[in-house]
Amino acid sequence: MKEFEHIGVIGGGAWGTALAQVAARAGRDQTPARKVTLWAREAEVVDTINTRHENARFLPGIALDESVRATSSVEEAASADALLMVTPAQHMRSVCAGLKPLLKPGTPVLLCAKGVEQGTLKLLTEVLAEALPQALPAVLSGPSFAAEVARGLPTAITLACADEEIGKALVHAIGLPTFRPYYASDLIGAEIGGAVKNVLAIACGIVEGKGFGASARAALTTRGFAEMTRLGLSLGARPETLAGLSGLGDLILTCNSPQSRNMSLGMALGQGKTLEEILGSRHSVSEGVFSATAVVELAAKHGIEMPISEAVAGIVTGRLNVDEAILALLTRPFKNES
Ligand SMILES: NC(=O)c1ccc[n+]([C@@H]2O[C@H](COP(=O)([O-])OP(=O)(O)OC[C@H]3O[C@@H](n4cnc5c(N)ncnc54)[C@H](O)[C@@H]3O)[C@@H](O)[C@H]2O)c1
Ligand SMILES: O=P(O)(O)OC[C@H](O)CO
Repeated sequence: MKEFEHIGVIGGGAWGTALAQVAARAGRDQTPARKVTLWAREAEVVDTINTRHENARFLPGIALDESVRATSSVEEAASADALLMVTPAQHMRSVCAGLKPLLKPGTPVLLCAKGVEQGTLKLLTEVLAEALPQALPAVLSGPSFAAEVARGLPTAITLACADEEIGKALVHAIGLPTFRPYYASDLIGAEIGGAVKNVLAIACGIVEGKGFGASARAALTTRGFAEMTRLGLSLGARPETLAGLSGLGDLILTCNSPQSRNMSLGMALGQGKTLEEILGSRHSVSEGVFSATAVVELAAKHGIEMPISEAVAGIVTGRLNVDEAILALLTRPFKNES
């Protein structure tokens, strides 16, 4: 099986840092020792990782393995024999464009961000194919909070790649007893789950912030899963991927824990804060805010109804206030469950 001697991670936020930690630990017993290079935009992030073995800005308080080395040189990270792309979805195209002259043809590129590109309504595999055509695409997605993964708490996730041999080699390259990637060949299914669950988690947070109770949250999660499934199937995803870790699994996690940035943002909206206040008080990304409209427009293009996602898109664009959006959902006509 192919071994990866040098893994590059593009994006030094919480998730890129946690994945660099996983890649370093998983390659510890490899000979020669695996190199892991984490590219971060912020000089301060590169500095604290290399000097204090901590990402003080995006993952504070978590000790990183000394073998995780950060760099400001994208050339250095791009010379790896596999890349993990962990920049926010709306910046994926521009970051890929910067890598285009640097990446060796056929290099596996594992997309680890979750979202749909605004304007083009493209999934990140489509963005990658256009912006970095020499990459061999794969998707890593599932229920996984960066802080828990970086601490070594047990996690399972979907790793999708159309090339089964490379996909399984990637599973072995980053897999650990406490980080278990499950191989799948369905890239679209794996990426749709993560993109849609972020939007739905904002809705679940609003329900929580409003104090609507556990029954309302369960109803919203289940009807949200129906939306995710309708959109996924219309785009060619497989039902078992949508019902797996990257779909239902991630939806369950993100709709049930205020550790989720998307859910906590929804909670604050439900408690009466404005979106501007909430976004102004954090420097981490809440992808659902940026993908909501794109998800809804993509669904409309395919004739798919997604009322919960539409309500979230209405709120984050300022078209609806929270109470109007809730009323619109609660007064929809009664209908068959499926
Ligand atoms: N944090 C998690 O637990 C987690 C888990 C799974 C997936 N993800 C996904 O990973 C992706 C990255 O999230 P994160 O949590 O690592 O981010 P973060 O919120 O911790 O950090 C923000 C990141 O955005 C980058 N950034 C800001 N402006 C940029 C620009 N103009 N160009 C390029 N990069 C820019 C920053 O450098 C930083 O890396 C998201 O799509 C997220 O949904 C996150
Ligand atoms: O904090 P969130 O809402 O971005 O969620 C993080 C991960 O996507 C959970 O799987």
